[in-house]
Amino acid sequence: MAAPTSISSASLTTSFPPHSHNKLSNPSSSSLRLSFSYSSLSLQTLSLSSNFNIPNPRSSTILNVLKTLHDSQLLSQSRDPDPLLQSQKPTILVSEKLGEAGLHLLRGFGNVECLYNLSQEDLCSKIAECDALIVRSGTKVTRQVFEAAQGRLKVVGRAGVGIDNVDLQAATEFGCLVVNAPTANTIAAAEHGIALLAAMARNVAQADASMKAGKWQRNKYVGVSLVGKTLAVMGFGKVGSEVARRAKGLGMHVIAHDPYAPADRARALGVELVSFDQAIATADFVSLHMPLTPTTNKIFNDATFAKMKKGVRMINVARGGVIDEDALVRALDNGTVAQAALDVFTEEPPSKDSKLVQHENVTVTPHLGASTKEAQEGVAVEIAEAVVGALRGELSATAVNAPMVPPEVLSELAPYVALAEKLGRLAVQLVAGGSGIQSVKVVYRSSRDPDNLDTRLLRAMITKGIIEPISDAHINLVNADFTAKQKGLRISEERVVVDSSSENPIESIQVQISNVVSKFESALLDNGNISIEGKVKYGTPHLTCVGSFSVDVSLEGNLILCRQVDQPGMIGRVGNILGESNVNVSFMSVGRTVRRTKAIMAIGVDEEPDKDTLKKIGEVPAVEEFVFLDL
Ligand SMILES: NC(=O)c1ccc[n+]([C@@H]2O[C@H](COP(=O)([O-])OP(=O)(O)OC[C@H]3O[C@@H](n4cnc5c(N)ncnc54)[C@H](O)[C@@H]3O)[C@@H](O)[C@H]2O)c1
Ligand SMILES: O=C(O)[C@H](O)COP(=O)(O)O
Repeated sequence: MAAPTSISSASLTTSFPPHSHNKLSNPSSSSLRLSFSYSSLSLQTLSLSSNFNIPNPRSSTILNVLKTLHDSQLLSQSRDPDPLLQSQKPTILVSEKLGEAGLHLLRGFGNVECLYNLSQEDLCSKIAECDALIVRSGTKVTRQVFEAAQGRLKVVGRAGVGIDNVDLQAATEFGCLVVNAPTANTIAAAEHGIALLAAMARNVAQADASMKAGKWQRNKYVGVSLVGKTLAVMGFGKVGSEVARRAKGLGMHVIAHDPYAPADRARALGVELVSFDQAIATADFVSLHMPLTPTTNKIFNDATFAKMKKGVRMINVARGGVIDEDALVRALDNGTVAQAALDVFTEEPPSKDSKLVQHENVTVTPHLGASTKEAQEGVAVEIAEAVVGALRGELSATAVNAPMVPPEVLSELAPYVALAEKLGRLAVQLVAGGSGIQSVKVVYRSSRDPDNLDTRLLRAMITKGIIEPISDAHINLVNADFTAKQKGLRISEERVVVDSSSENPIESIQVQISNVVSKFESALLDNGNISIEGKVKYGTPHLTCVGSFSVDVSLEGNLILCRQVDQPGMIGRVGNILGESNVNVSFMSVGRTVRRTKAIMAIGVDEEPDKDTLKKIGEVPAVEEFVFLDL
């Protein structure tokens, strides 16, 4: 065994990175376009989209990846899928208007039902028949919706950016993937922000209404100029940056506040990143472009307005909830805020007698930021591709509640995904009933630098292997960490860097369970932990170590582990007992620590031996302990 040269560890207490970090800046290069037939769930085709140029020599690897992902049900929820369901096309419910190009794409894959303006009650009663749900900002996808889905709903697609109308925590708990379409409406939203900015500054809406009422009020509607004024962009993400770029073109001085934006991106656009207070204290115009989160909820309130420059003008094309609307009415009434232009509201639609909407210094539009023909077609295609991909079992580049695993990592780790799950399943079966599992350590031996080995996928599969045999939970990549945490299971990871010229990403994976009693004493290490170790050999998972005993058996079918006195004839005796019961032995391996003392026999069997057969094995005089394991 090579000495460890470096060790790092991660524990389950670290949650998935924030979704903004999961996304690649160029989504078109980040999703693996792989397909297998939904109807039979059997591997059928490898479709390469023009955007995703995967070279042919990798095809067989990719097919293996797919098969592994499919076998492992990495993103599906059912452990034992109903064959009847499988023979049907997936049902995709579209609950708000979606561009025709997206609908066309969806219809080519599943049964698409467009049911608009459903009440919560109607949505809840429909959802159990659906595999996917596509929404815009008008549908509230609450915990009740996930509960009502009874495990069938696999993916929620948000045809747009903001996911504040989807209960992400509930989605994750129910193992439902949430994907969004983060890029296709950016320009539309930025253009609408600029349109509102200019319209507000020149009283376009008010003057239009006045003329239509038969008036000609040139003095009343004198506006303010934009050139030379300071615009504070609050939230310097996709939309915010595009608004900044356009405002620069109008001759404005642009500053921005965003706690997570890199300064060099701002510098490249000639924008200075400043603190929240600095931004609001110096700006003539404040444009909001941050998401609605618990932190940004009503971030613009009485206290904030009090810090603003008197006569400031505000634009909101982000989310209504970031403004305390009553406070804004007060600020408009007392002149702190001279004007506001709003596309979004806390409640949509707002009440007809809303003081804010009716205020003469307020310009409003009914959440039109993303509503251009171009953006709607783009969003529809973006979300349809993401949803179809998710239903096919692909890992999406726009997943909001699951780790994004780049295709090359996925392809490389595919054989280890199967190994990881099997090791988890084996390890948990070695625990004596009644001993609660709380602490699992996974040791990856690899020649890779620890920073160059993404193990999230493997950890999820080990978690699946450990939890599923002892509970009714269905684990997938989305809910693995959550479910483990909920069950009080702490999984720590250790990476041991070994010297090796091998190109394999991982030499071996060891799973240790501590503070439990083992059904099979020989699986214990000196430190008292149950330990099993495996490797990928010739593309298939192998068990290579049980406790301190080396073995080498392919992990397929079922397994009998048997410790006996190391003496001649043992293989024959146990083999005979199995043969007499018509149980076929697929492979066998013997490992021992010291010659002629104790040995471990690992026997792969195609059929599960009945109780009598197992009893007979236990009665062989030299057999000291044995266990049957279901892989
Ligand atoms: N009106 C519309 O139709 C419309 C259309 C598109 C987007 N939107 C909304 O616009 C907003 C921005 O969309 P995007 O695509 O640019 O998203 P984005 O994720 O690219 O950008 C959001 C930015 O806000 C920043 N942020 C987070 N918390 C912040 C805080 N407390 N203070 C300042 N900045 C903060 C993030 O770091 C990020 O850079 C979202 O709320 C989205 O829902 C509305
Ligand atoms: O977050 C978004 O993408 C926008 O608010 C657009 O919402 P919509 O899809 O309801 O127009």
